[in-house]
Amino acid sequence: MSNARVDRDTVRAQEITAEQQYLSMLYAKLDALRQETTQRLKETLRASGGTPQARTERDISTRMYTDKLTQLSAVEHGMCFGRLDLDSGETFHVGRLGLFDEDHEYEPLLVDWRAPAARPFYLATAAARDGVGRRRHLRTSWRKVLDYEDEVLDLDAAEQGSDLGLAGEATLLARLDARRTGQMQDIVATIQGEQDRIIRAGMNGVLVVQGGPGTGKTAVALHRAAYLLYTFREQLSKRGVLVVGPNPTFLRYIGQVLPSLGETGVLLSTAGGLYPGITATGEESARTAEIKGRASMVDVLAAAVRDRQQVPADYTELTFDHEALRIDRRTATQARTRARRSRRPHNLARRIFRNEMFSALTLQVADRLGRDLLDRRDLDDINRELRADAVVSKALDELWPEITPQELLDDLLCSPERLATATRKHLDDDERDELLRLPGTTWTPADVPLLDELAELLGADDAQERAEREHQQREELAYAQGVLHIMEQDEELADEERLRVSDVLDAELLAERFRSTSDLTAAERAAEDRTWTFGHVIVDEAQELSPMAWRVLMRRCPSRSMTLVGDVAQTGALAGANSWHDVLHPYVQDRWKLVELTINYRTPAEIMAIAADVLSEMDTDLVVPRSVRTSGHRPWTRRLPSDGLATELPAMIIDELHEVGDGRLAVLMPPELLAGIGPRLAESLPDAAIGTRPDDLESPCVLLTVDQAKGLEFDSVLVVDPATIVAESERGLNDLYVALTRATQRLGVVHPDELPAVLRGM
Ligand SMILES: Nc1ncnc2c1ncn2[C@@H]1O[C@H](COP(=O)(O)OP(=O)(O)OP(=O)(O)O)[C@@H](O)[C@H]1O
Repeated sequence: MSNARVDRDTVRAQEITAEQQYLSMLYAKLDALRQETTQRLKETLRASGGTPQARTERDISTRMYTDKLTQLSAVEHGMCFGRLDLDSGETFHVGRLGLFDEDHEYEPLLVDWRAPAARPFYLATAAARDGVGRRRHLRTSWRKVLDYEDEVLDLDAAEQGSDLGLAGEATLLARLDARRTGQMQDIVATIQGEQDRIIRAGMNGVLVVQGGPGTGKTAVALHRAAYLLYTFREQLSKRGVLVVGPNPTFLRYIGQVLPSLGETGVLLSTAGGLYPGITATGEESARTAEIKGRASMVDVLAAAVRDRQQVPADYTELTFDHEALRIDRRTATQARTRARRSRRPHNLARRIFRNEMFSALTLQVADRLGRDLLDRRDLDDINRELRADAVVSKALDELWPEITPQELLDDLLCSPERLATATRKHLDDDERDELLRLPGTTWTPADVPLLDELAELLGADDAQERAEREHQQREELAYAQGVLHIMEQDEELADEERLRVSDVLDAELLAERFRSTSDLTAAERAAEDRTWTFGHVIVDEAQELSPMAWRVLMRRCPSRSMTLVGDVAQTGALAGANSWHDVLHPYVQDRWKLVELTINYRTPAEIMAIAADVLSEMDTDLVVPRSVRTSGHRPWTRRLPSDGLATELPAMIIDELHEVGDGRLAVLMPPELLAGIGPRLAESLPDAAIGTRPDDLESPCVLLTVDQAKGLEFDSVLVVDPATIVAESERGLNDLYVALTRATQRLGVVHPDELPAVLRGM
């Protein structure tokens, strides 16, 4: 061995030892913090009794310490992953949380990756060093330092680097080459410059992140959530952050990323999961979902609501107090016009309709009795009796019923007549037939935006609930005033000169604080409240949402503080987006910002070359993202007759499983084929699962449709029957593009028919 080599090895060993000492010191600090927090939590939980205020304070402390402990456990793995050496001679370590030295004026021992000081770790390049001389990436396993990678940021070093300008290239490539587990991992140690700029972009306004497959859009979206919560915690902890994903399997796939970054207060949901009390697990054809997603459904639903505001053809006669009583068309029409003119939602305007009708019916009864003989009190009595009469009430209910969104939508979709009336101007007969269904059918994800829209159009007559809430608020205010009074008396005795409590806190504010100290987080409260508005909304696979789903999300975010990530070349849903402009113009006109991600971290160059042909076949200006690596595996094709798929695929799958070792394999196929051969395949292969449940992703082999695989990735992918995937939908090429780009290492295509022309290059 040469002397130079020996010297290098010695220096490396010394550096590792020094880093290990530092890391051990940090973990000792972490352990001490954990112990202290556990102790405080125990003390809080042990305390009992006391005033309502003391109890509230205890609840707050319990939550605070519990959150802190969760955060401290989440950072255990990979707590410190980098170091920056500045030109000034200063050195600091970067990690998943901030740690300080209380004994030395709170000197930072570890800088949180989200803090401004950590930014150069992600952004400094040889060309723009920002005072950084060297960046070090630490490779650790649990509490042990295994190795490190140094980048010396001078121009000579830059010339040797790759043309993609990657930071910490060796560490990054090691991460990207690792086997997949069925759960997404955070990327905090290797965030790249173009990603960092998006993660740390300001919070106001709508930011669209367009990027091809594997460019890290999902990763960026989740790290941005963590960054925003860190930077704008005060603002966001009250209203919460919503992250929307395309389906429950995807949510499960990304579910661990935020907790691993120490954030637990984010609501993860599908757009179909945003209506409390509704579980939308029903299935329907892509075309039915497309029709339900059209913007014109707003008018259809408004017409369906108007259809529930009837007047008699001529008159209805009923008996009241042994005499005939008439509800005639003219009176009912007048009452209906007044109610509609109020512009209130149906269930609230109903009260106006009824008031009008009861007044008219009161006069009818009074006329019969002789109106001249009656005074105001008599008329009030008649009005009251009419209101208490079940027959009269029922007759009015038939004209203008109180109705829930669920009842109205079920009635509408199950009745050819109602559907015909509401959709007359908007749908043709075929489209109407697509919507018809049997009563009580399980709700589908595309029904949810319709229910949400109806909830707005119908409103809830919550007068009683509101009165109760106001009563409770008055009590809280009175209590807070009492608290202030007592505190003030104490202060007056203590020190006349001091600033008084009431100078900085008034009773209403104090009452508000008591209210906001319910032991639920904003995310938990938001999940139960349809009308909750979020501080920030992040939408992943945003290209998939229908115009109706966008209305739901925009209602949840009136501030329009949003991050939308997606790829219009991957749109699979028929009601999904072709352009970001079309999606956003109705809400913010041109006031949105587009940023692009251009580097593909997932799909190796060999596979991207195939996918590029598919992309260029689509009518799009989008460019193929550049892969950061090659895998050394050539994608392959194999022809199998249709009737041989069920019998021959198992052997192929077993071979492929052998290749991926402890990694993950996905077999992607058209929905009908999956329904046909999926169960037999799963039965004959103990390692395979049909991806119906979210945790099926963790099995070594999972059988999925392309739609289900959206946003996911696997070490190896077999695409079965690409011709049907292309032919099956107007967006068939997009689906094929998605299918081909799911693999991190290996790709095989199995085709019963001729290969589609776009794949002939394989
Ligand atoms: N800076 C990075 N460091 C390490 N891994 C990264 C980085 N950026 C992205 N990745 C990895 O690349 C893979 C693809 O990322 P991600 O799923 O976020 O891409 P995407 O743009 O959402 O893809 P798609 O559009 O296909 O859903 C993931 O495994 C992710 O962890």
